Amino acid sequence: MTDALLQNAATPVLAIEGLRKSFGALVATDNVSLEVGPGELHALIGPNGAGKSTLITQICGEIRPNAGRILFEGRDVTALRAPARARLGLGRTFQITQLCPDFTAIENVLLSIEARHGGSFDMLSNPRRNAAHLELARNWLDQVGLAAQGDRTVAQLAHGERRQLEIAVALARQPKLLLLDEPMAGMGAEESMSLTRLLQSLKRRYAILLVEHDMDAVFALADRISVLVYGRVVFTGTVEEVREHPEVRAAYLGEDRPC
Ligand SMILES: Nc1ncnc2c1ncn2[C@@H]1O[C@H](COP(=O)(O)OP(=O)(O)OP(=O)(O)O)[C@@H](O)[C@H]1O
Repeated sequence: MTDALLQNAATPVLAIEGLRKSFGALVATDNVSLEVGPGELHALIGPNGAGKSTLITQICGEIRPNAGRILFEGRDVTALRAPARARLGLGRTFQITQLCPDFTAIENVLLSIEARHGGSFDMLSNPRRNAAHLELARNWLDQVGLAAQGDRTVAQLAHGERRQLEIAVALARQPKLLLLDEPMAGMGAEESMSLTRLLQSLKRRYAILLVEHDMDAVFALADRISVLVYGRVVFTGTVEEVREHPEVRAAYLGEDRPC
């Protein structure tokens, strides 16, 4: 292997170094460092208010850290705004859905494809391009298991289907890193299992940073888990290591909780 290839193989998709964000006296993320390697699913867990969303919003560029660096494929993106980071391949889904409720599922995916190509959402302007984009949009819906729901509006979709659609919308921008902020929130057991299967199918094809409270999903999916408590990463390790770690059990899982 050449030096360049070796270096590429070792470069994490995402590397956060010493990230700090405070809101007045409250330090929401405190000297946080973590990495997501190519094809890795890295889960971030922690109690309510630990700073998980604050970390995600710093990574995607919606808020600026007070200190620290964010490297994306080895490039320092700390000073870039959110749209520039999205163009580089940082894709995110939100805790609260950001879909256009009156648009159909396929129109939401088309919007995302058009945005990636820097175009406007004008179905009449270029029929050939639009036919190609329609085909792409169908493909993304198919990938997330929504092939049959393309013509339904977001408002007509079940909660779990909206989450699947959010992932299709993120994938349509062809991200290199997926930031998933509590995708299982508000789901029943059946929907969570179905989304877990979907994320399992995306694993390895994308680097994924998953913020999630559903520990069954986290334990089923994660290659590595970082545990955030009061803004600090108290431990990073494999599923087995996290299950066994006494401080993690005490701080997050609870000593009594069977893992
Ligand atoms: N814009 C803000 N202004 C002031 N305080 C904030 C702001 N955003 C977050 N915080 C505070 O920062 C801390 C971390 O919040 P954050 O939402 O990042 O935690 P979280 O781990 O994502 O929690 P949850 O699991 O409940 O979503 C909390 O104490 C929160 O109240």
